[in-house]
Amino acid sequence: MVMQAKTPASAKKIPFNKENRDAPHDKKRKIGRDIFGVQVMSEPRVRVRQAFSSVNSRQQGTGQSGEKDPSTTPGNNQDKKMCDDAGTPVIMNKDEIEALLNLKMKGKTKFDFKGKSEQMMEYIKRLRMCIRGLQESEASLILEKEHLIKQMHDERRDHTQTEELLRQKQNELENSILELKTTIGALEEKLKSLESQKQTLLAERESDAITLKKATAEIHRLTDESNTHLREFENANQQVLVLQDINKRLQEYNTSLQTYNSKLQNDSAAVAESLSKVQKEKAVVMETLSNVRAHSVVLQEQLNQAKASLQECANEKKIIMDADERLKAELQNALNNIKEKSSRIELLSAENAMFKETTGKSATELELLNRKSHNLEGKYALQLEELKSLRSQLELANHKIQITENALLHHRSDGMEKNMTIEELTRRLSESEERVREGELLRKKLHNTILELKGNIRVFCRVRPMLPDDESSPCGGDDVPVIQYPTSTELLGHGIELIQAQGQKHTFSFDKVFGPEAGQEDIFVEISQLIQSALDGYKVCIFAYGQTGSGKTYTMLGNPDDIDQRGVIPRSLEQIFKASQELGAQGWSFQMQASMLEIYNETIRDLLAPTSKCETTGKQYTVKHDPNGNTSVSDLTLVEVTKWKEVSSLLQRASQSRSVSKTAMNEQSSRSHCVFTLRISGLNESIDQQVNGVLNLIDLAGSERLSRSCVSGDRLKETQAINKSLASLGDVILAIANKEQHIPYRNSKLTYLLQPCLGGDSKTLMFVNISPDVKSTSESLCSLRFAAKVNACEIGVPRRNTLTRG
Ligand SMILES: Nc1ncnc2c1ncn2[C@@H]1O[C@H](COP(=O)(O)OP(=O)(O)OP(=O)(O)O)[C@@H](O)[C@H]1O
Repeated sequence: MVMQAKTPASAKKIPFNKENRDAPHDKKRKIGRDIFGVQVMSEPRVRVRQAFSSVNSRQQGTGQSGEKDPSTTPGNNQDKKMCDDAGTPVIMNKDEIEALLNLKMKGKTKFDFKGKSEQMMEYIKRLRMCIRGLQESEASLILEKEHLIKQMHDERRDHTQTEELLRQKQNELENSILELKTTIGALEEKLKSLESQKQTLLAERESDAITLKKATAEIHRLTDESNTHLREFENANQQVLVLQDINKRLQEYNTSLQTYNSKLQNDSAAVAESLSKVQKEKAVVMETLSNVRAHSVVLQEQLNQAKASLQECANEKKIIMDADERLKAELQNALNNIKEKSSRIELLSAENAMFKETTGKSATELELLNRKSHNLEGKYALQLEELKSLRSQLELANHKIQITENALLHHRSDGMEKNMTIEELTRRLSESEERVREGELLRKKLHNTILELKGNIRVFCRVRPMLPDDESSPCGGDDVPVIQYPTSTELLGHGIELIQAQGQKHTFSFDKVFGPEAGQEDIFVEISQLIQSALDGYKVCIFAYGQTGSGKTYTMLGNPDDIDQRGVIPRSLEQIFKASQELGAQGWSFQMQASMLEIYNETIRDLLAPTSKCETTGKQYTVKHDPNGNTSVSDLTLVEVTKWKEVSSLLQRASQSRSVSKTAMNEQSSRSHCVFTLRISGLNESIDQQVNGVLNLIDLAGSERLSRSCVSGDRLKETQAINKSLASLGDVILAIANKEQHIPYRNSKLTYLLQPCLGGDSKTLMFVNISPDVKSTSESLCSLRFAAKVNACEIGVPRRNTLTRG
């Protein structure tokens, strides 16, 4: 450590000399002092100085006089002080420390050991103080250094944060400046356009002012001109007056000339008379002729003079006449001129008036333009105000944006957390939904199994939509529908209520009830499992029962060509073909045979026979049941099918052969029971297993009251046959439901054919089709009652027909 003993003044300044440059510690200490205050740094320095100065002064005192200087003795007050008189810290330099270290102890005498040892003790004390001071100084310096490092770190951190903040602020400011610039640019553009508008208006105003000026000048000119013309007119008038006066005088002169002329002519006559008198007297007075001749010559001369004078007068008269003429012409001209000028004046006056009007208009326009310009100026000032307020709003908005952005940042982090929660919840929800779906499937399967175990015939009820000819409510209104669907939990989707005209309500419950809104797909979803089991080797029978026109054919067949309206038969076959192909991957190969028959008037007809009418072929088809519960119909056409297209053409062929006719209740009424059968035999050689399933899809003929069907003849016979077979079906169902010993299957072809389905080991499903038509209420009630009985029938547990070969 370098220490310098300086005067208080120089110690305070610490000049930047070489020594100082070489003393980084001192520099650091100075910084430390600036940061922590003088108290921290000054104390150890003072102590060092104290140690040094005390020893130094002792040395000086001893060295110089050899006597103890009272002012430098250890016990002296000044010596005890921690700083010098000025209180300024003294910095000890290397030389001073050297001097302190090189200090020699001198006694009063050579043998003044006591004195020397006292000095030594004092010296040691001072050295110790010096060392302690140095140690303390070092410790404080270390502390200071640590503080500084810590502070430097803090400062750096603060600096980085401040820098970051500044950068953000700068970015935000740049953005807001950009936005402001854009806004200002837009506003300046607006301002420019306003200014250009203003300029245009000002230019227009100027040009209008110029036009006005020109118009005013023109008015002035015209006014001057008109004044001149007026003056000219007045002059002309005066001239006319003068000319009239001249004319008058000339006329007077002319009259006097004429008087003179007549007087001269009178005189000439008198002269001629006197001449004759003279000539007469000539003779008399011949002698006096020479005298008279001379007198005569004089007279002749007088006459000549008179004649000349007369001629002159005549010439003068002519001149005057000419002048008169000329004056007259001039007068006329003047008059014309005056007329012309008056008309011109009138014209000018009119023009003037017009100009006045025009200029008046221009002035109005100018006034308007002025007002417009004032308005625009006002608007401009307003817009400037608006701009100002917009700017302040912008600032406010920026401030708000700032706040919002801060809030947004918070919200974003919040939002991210919430998103994560939402994602988690969505995932859980989809899992739950999946579980619900699986549960629903399982529930369906279990339900089917329970039903299978119970061995009941399952019944689905389907109510078709209203058709144009249907009536919706008993009283013809639409407030109380005939069919209602209970919404209680146990009956929802299973119950149906039929309201009779008297208001009597009949409630039924089935395995499923489909309302008019249910489409073909909704129906099929519910039976697809059942169809599937035909491939597993079960006998499956689905038949549709209901009054005519209630939708049996629509349910069973629908419109095979329309993807949405395809019924149970097309959909089932498609599913079977598809599933059989899929099972092919597991080693299964299937053979399928389709057959279609109808029972018409208690006669079986092969709908796929090359010639469909049995009457023409004369074939008698008989139904046979083997001990295994398999049914066959003799001579029935069996067609191998492998795909839906083949079945589709078979269905078309069959539909052409089917007994269909128009009744009062249905345009296309099926007059027979139609049975489509698909025999399925599957073989899996890899597991040596064989399955034989049967799928019977039956569209029964519609039950109908003879009174309502309004048929006769053959149609009546058909209806009776249909009703008889359906009654037999009812009897069979009743017997099964009552668990009677004898079941009358043989009472009709239909019941006999359906025997394995009704009383055997097949999976049987009946659709009871209902019409919502109020006119069909009683038929619907019958159908529903019948269906309820069917639902109660226990037909035994379905059995899978499988064989394990070998
Ligand atoms: N669910 C339904 N949706 C739309 N229309 C239907 C529905 N059910 C039946 N229909 C229509 O009602 C009319 C009668 O239906 P359908 O021919 O199927 O009755 P049916 O019970 O077979 O009559 P029948 O016993 O006389 O043959 C048809 O025009 C059919 O298109």
